[in-house]
Amino acid sequence: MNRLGCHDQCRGCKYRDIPYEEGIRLKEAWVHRALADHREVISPIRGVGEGRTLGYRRRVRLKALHDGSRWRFGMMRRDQLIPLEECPVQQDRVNRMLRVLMGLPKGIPLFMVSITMAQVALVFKDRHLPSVQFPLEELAHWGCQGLWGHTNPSAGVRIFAKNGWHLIFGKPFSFDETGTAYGPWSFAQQIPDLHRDSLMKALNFLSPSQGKGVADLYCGDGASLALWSSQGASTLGVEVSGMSLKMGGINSPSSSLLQGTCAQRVPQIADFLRLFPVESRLIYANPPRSGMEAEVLNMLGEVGVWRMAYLSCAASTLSRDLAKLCTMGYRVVKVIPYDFFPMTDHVECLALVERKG
Ligand SMILES: C[S@@+](CC[C@H](N)C(=O)[O-])C[C@H]1O[C@@H](n2cnc3c(N)ncnc32)[C@H](O)[C@@H]1O
Repeated sequence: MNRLGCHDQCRGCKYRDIPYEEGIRLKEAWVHRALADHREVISPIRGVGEGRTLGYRRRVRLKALHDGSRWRFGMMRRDQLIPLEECPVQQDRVNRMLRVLMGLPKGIPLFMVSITMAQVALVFKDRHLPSVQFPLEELAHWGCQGLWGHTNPSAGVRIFAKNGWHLIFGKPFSFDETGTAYGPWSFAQQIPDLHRDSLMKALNFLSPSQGKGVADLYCGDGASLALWSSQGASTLGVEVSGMSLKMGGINSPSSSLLQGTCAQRVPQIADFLRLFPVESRLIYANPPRSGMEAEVLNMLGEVGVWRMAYLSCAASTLSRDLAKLCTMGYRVVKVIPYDFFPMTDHVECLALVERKG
């Protein structure tokens, strides 16, 4: 155990042993290296301050292994499970729920535990749910509002399959502090006020309103879609996960929603954008670490949009995508880095991009 009480072998928080501000300087230096071509428009990183670096993780996906006497939950490192049921970076109620689940019976095909705020999913590498007594009261006591069993015989790198969701107890979805509906599969940023700040920066830049069209790519549960729609803009959300899109329908009922990868949906995205004059075409994109798909970038070059807000979780793929956009008639107005994962070496960046001339 180290000074924070975390597992010595855990490498999740690379900057846990240095002062917060030093970690921030390292992150800034990385962003300046990765986005060297845009150095002059990079803002100072927006962080949380020294006092809020613990207890912030409200969404975890942890591997499950039985050690002979109880279940353990954590991350794999060189075939060894690093247990994280007491991780000080995770919210207390997340850790309390994990400790309750450690008492599940041995011998069940439990593969993974996913906790997203008040929604919990147990992933079983099997076709059927095991017939066991689940600790419903204890979980509810620590804030669980919905417990799911997800049966996925091929669970591996992909944790969730399309089918095999069984609600064991409680509500099928919950609402976060902003009133956004979410389920146990949902992507959710860990620090809501910083995420909100990034959305407001995107809102001010895009300035969506009636008569304008916003295509929200990789839209997840549609929290950002709801924001653009609330300004009167026409909105299209594109997302590969059908479960997330169900939430999108609740969170932003007036939006058009398309399931599939953004690359597969390029023709429909282009058709949507062409409904509006160029100066009313807007994009919000928040892709996974792999960045935006080449087909999507090519389409943005061909069709032409007025402004784009791109929230990225990987500065290296953001750099690649911005380089391509800059050869297609766009310029980068600003890059705002965000410390969405304090003490880790992760840093997210919001890039604000507009059409040249
Ligand atoms: C970083 S998350 C952002 C989600 C959402 N913007 C939010 O803030 O909650 C990326 C999302 O992209 C989805 N996704 C991954 N690959 C995709 C693809 N090729 N096309 C469309 N969506 C994809 C994931 O399911 C996930 O919901």
